[in-house]
Amino acid sequence: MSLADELQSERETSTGPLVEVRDLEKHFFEGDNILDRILGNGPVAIRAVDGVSFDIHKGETLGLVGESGCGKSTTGETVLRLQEPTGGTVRFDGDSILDMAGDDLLSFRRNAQIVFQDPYTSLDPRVPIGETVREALDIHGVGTLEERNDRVRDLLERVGLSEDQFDRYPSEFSGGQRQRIGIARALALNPDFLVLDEPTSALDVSVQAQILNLLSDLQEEFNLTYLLISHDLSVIRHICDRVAVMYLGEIAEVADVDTLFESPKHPYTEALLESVPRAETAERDRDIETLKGDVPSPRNPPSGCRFRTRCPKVIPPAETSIDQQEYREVMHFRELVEDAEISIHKLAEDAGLSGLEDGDQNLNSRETAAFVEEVKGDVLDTDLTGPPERVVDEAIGHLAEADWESAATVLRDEFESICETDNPELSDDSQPVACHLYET
Ligand SMILES: Nc1ncnc2c1ncn2[C@@H]1O[C@H](COP(=O)(O)OP(=O)(O)OP(=O)(O)O)[C@@H](O)[C@H]1O
Repeated sequence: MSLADELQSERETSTGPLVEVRDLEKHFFEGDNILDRILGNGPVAIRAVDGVSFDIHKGETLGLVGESGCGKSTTGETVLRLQEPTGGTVRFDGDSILDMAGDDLLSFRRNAQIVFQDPYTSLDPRVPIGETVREALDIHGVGTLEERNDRVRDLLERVGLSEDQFDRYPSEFSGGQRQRIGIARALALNPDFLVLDEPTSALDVSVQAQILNLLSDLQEEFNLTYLLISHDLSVIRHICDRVAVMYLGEIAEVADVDTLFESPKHPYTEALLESVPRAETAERDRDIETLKGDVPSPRNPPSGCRFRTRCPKVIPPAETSIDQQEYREVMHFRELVEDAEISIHKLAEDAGLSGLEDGDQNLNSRETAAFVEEVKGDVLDTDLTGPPERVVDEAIGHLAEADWESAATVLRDEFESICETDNPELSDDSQPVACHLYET
C-alpha cells in the first residue's frame, strides 16, 4: 500500500456537510494590559468575525469574498483552529473542532490545511523545497524516510514541478512555481479540506489562471473541499461553486456562483460587482454606483446594518417622502451634525453674520433665513421640498443657537432608518441575504 493510500484509509466520512460553521466569532481585545486596568480602561473588542454561519459541502469550493479588512482571513484561520474563536462552533465531518484534543485534534490538523497568499514569505529560503514539502510528513511520523521522499517527489510532479527539483532552494523558483510548492506542502498529508487564502493575489496575472486551473485539477483528483478566500471576483468566478459575501465581520449574502453574478441581492454584493473594471466600452461608460470610502473599523462598527454608511439603498422611514439621492444627502448632513463637524462660525460669516459660534447672539428671522440657506447650500447638492426641507431648516435653526443636540434630535426623529436601528438577519432561503430590503 502506498503512503497516500495509507493516509487515505484512516478516514471514515459522514454524509453531511464537511464543514459547518455556526455563529462564529473572533474578537481581538486591545487595551487589555496592566496599565489600562489600573486606569480603569476596559478592553476594546475588535470584532473581526462577528457571528458568521455557513456550510461547505464535500467536494465543493465555497468562496469567501469581500474588501480588505472584512474578516476573511480571520474566518479561515479560525475555521482551521489556527486561531481560537471567542464564540460559536465549527464542526468538521460532524465533530466539533473546538472540543478536540489529543489524537482527534492531530487527525483534524492532518485533514485540514492552508495555502497562504504569499509564496515568497511562506517558504524558508535556507531549506531545499523537497524538505519543506516533506516537513509535515516528518512531524506526523508517517512512513519511512524513503517512503516520505517518494511521496514528495510524486507530489512535486502532480503540482506541475519535477521530482529532480527536490534539492533546489526557493530562490531558484518563480512566484507561480513557489505557489505550486506551497500547494504540494499543503497536500502532503492527503487532506480533505484546504483553506486557500488569496492563493493567487501575489502572482502575475499571467500565472494566476494556471494556479487556479491546477487547484481545480487537484480538487477533482484528490476529492478536495476548498474554502477560497479572495477579494478578487474574477478569481471567485473562475473556481467557486458557491460564494459567501462578507462585510465587516458578517455574512451579507450567500449564493451559487452564477446566481451571485447574474442576480445579486445585497447592495454590497451589487456594489462589489459594479466596482470590477469592465472590458466592454459601453459597459465602462455606464453611470455606475461604485463603492466609496473605506470599510469602517471593526472596533466601532456602525449600528444596525453595518453596510448602511456606504449603502446606496438605505431605507427611509415609510412616512417620509424623499428620494434616495436627497435621503443620502440628509443622512450625510445628520452625520456632520452628530459629529459636530459643521463650521458654524465660517458659514455665518459667509452669510454676512458674525459672532455666531458660541450661539449667544439672537438672530432675527431674516438673519436666521440667511444662515439656513448658507448651510443648505454648503452641505446639500439638491433642493429639498416639503416636510423634509422644513425639518432640515428647523435643525439648522438649532445650529444657529449652537444647539447641536436639538439639531441632531430633530433630524433623527424625522429621518431615522431601520437600517440604523436593526441589524438584519441572514434569511433562511435559497439565496440567503442579510438586508432589510428583502424582509416581508
Ligand atoms: N491579531 C489581530 N489583532 C487585532 N486585530 C486584528 C488581528 N488580526 C486581524 N485584525 C483585524 O481584524 C480585521 C479583519 O482582518 P482580516 O485580515 O481577517 O481581514 P481580511 O478580510 O482577510 O482582509 P485582508 O485581505 O486585508 O487580510 C481587520 O480590521 C484587522 O485589522
